[in-house]
Amino acid sequence: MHRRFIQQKRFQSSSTKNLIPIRTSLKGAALLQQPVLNKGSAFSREEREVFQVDGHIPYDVHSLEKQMVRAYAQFKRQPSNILKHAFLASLRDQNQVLFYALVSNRLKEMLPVLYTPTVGEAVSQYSDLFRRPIGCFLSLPTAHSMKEQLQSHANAAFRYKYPPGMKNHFLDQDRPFDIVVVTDSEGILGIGDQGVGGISISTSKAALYVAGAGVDPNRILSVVLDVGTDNHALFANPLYMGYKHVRTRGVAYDHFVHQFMMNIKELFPGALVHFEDFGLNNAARLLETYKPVLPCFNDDIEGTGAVALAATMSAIGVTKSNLADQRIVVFGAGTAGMGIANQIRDAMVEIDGLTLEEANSKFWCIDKDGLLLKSNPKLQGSQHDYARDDEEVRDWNREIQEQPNLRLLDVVKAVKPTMLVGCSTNARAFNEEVIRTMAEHVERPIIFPMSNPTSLVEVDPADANEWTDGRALIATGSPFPPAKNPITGKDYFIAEANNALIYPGLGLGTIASRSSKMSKGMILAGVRALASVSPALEDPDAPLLPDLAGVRKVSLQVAAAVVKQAMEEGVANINIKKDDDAIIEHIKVGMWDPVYRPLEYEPEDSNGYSSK
Ligand SMILES: NC(=O)C1=CN([C@@H]2O[C@H](COP(=O)(O)OP(=O)(O)OC[C@H]3O[C@@H](n4cnc5c(N)ncnc54)[C@H](O)[C@@H]3O)[C@@H](O)[C@H]2O)C=CC1
Ligand SMILES: CC(=O)C(=O)O
Ligand SMILES: [Mg+2]
Repeated sequence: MHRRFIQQKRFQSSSTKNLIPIRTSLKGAALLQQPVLNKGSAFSREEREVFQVDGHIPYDVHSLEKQMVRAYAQFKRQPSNILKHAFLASLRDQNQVLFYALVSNRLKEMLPVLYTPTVGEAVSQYSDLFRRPIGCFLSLPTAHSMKEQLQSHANAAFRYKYPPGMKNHFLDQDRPFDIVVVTDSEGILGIGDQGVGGISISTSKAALYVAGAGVDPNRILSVVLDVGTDNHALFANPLYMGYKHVRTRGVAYDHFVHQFMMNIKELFPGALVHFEDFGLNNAARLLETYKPVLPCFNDDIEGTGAVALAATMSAIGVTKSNLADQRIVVFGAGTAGMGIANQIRDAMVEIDGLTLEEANSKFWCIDKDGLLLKSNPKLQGSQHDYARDDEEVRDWNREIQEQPNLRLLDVVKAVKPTMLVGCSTNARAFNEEVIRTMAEHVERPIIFPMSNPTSLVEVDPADANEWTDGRALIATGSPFPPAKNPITGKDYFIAEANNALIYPGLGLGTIASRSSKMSKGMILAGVRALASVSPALEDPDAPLLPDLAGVRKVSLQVAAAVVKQAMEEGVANINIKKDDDAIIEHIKVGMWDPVYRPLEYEPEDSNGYSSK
């Protein structure tokens, strides 16, 4: 049947794009089982007839809004967050538009379920809760066919074909994916090696690109590189679904990752690779290796650094000081901790004109073995930049005199930091004595306990607020309820300094500019854009960052700043005016919205669905 029941509208602006029909040859049960196209009860009368859906669903036609009411009620009836998470995963697997419409409309409530902290549980219980696979599972024993496996995902990917009038659209029609979110699952949040379950962190991060920045869900590939696991609990679980082998390391690991990166470069040229939750020994090393090779970004290093810098810029706006005035203690000198230090350090150089050495000297970094010192033979990567001279600490008091290493409290006493950042996974390490000592020396202590999930936070913001008499400027990695100011009785809203507030916009800006890389300058431009919308700019008692629930609005600003910077640096590959309005419109046109688009029947369609 060739009946066209919706006239195709010319693609003219961001508001008309949702009317462009999708063409498909799928019918009946096959159509209902395709989550990209399935509308469930929202298939119109005409669509039901044309696509032979009648008989497969109950008679009444429901709007997307009505479907959302039903889905939300079902969501609410799930007795725990992990079951709510599983419900959302099923919904995503049944009806992509309904899933994203629901999540986008109730982002505040859905984020802690879809993302941190619940995603930690979803990852660790992946094999027990498994229903249907979402994403791409690349396992070491089947590496010989990795290219075919990736190609098979590309073949199955849904592709929009836009009308010819859309010259400046940023999507590359010949490339199936714009963003590849990949984890090797060794350092999931703060819960470590999770084997194949890490796929859920990739799919959650991918979902936030969609809900948080309007990236087309059909143009993101979520990947887990399964190279085995050193997590003994997973080995003990007979239901574990991954490669049951000790984690592969060394040359074999590097070879596998290289094969993956080269396949991405060849099959999806120009796509942005988003590294997520790689282990400490690989994260920075891989980023450095592949930055010059293809557009890539490490969320835990660069995304976390970016959101922490934005929160810092906002905090120093309140304290009326400069970045260069800060004395910063970073507790947990791993992937995120060093990413944050590097980002703030580079901004001290760029914004305040310090030399690199001067900027490095503003940091005291502490890891498992205490304050990082130059004499420590175990220093690695960026830790070398921040290690202190042994001479400097020779006369410092130690709580335990015979203990050679300087602990957090020793450092706080000696350094009198203005800022304390936690990325240690060491729950409650910022205890009352540490916080009170810090607060003795600074008027507005800046305290960022950023470890996730919630259970691992270095200090509960309510405690930090109480112990500083409400003077602390706080930002956390996971969501927390407001803390009561013990003096004024007013609620202090806690900023969520999670990389999810900025990576969607950074990614959107990079793909919208069709950039050959995500440069330091592009990231800093995104940070400035985020900092410029901080509520604390207007009111010093307001949170340091905008609410994560407003991330979609933030993402547009961040992406626009990124595109502009990419154009200035000459790495963009688009032909539009370098004017704010033109850039915003360019980005909006390419953003995906969770709305049902009309369907048209196309019998000759070979892969089941396509769009014009
Ligand atoms: N808020 C956010 O956006 C983000 C938060 N994070 C969180 O930061 C934490 C760390 O993540 P990564 O840096 O990726 O892990 P990582 O494993 O690379 O780094 C953790 C570091 O903390 C150190 N550490 C462990 N126990 C310690 C202790 N008792 N005292 C001092 N240092 C200790 C480890 O030796 C390691 O160097 C996790 O909880 C993660 O969820 C990570 C990325 C983004
Ligand atoms: C937020 C994030 O990326 C992490 O905790 O690893
Ligand atoms: Mg992460």
